[in-house]
Amino acid sequence: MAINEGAEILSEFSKTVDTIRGRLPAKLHTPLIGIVCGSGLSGLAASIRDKVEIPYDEIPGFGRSTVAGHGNALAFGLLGRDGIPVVAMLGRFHPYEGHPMSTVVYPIRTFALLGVKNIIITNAAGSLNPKIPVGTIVTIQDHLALPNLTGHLNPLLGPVLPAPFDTRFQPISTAYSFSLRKIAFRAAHELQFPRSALTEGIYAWVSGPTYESPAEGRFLRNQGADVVGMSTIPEVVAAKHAGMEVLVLSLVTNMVVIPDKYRSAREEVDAEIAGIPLPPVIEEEVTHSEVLEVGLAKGDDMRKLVEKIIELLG
Ligand SMILES: O=P(O)(O)O[C@@H]1C[C@H](O)[C@@H](CO)O1
Ligand SMILES: Nc1nc2[nH]cnc2c(=O)[nH]1
Repeated sequence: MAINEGAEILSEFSKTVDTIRGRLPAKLHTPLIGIVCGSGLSGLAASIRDKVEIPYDEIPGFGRSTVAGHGNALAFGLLGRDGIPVVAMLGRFHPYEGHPMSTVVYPIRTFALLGVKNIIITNAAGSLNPKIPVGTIVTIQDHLALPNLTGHLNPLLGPVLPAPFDTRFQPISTAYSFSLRKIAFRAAHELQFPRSALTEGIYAWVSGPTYESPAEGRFLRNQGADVVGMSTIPEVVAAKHAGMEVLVLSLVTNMVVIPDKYRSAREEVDAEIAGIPLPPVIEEEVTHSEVLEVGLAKGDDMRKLVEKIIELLG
């Protein structure tokens, strides 16, 4: 590895930043807040004023999202009463699409170099916790990232990046900003959301694109996770590494099936032979369309919450 590889990577980012700023009026050059829209949640950018959208394929270094419910542009503009400059990713890149980790986190590092100080990352997630039903928004307080721990998908693998990025050995014990999490609950209170609409929990990151088997769902629940998803954590790690304050909001779109016990083929055949009637068995399968439907139905609550948080931050 060349000794100056990190510096070379940084010079690629300056082309990205120059291209972006070349497309924006001066008042939008330095967004203070970044937003990442999860599956079905690109409506979060609906109230951005004086909006300028830049397609990803016109930004050097950016990939292209291939997932339904994800847009392919950055939206710059002003949000809230005070007109705070913001930038939103209308869609994200997931490792399961085949993007290298450097591409997955490229927009987050670009946000940092543009001046973003606070980032609000959203996603659609499955619930592992029977007390957290579909439609709940979860403020993430911590994570369980199996792909990071096993070393295959940690976004910080590779050359050390020069300032403003942090050291190689990045602590993430404080990655989920306590003050931003408090602001989220204050915002929900001001919006008069019912108490159950926003809760806190732990996000388990898996690579996907398969949804969890029942045993995997139970495994993650037994390890203390409340929701599970296929994104976000690389962005959190890269954002913390770039010095940003991070808030993650997960919208629960489905319950991950955690039946009490497996349906037994042997018991069923024994019962059939003995002529014993059996109760009907409901086997559930999650689909991405269901995930997007809930995003559509509850996306407005998420939008109101994000806007109120930004207003309180300003
Ligand atoms: O980008 P997010 O995490 O919101 O999308 C979730 C996880 C998968 O990409 C997809 C599965 O339905 O939705
Ligand atoms: N891994 C995973 N990601 C999701 N995103 C939305 N729902 C789910 C789910 O059930 N599992």
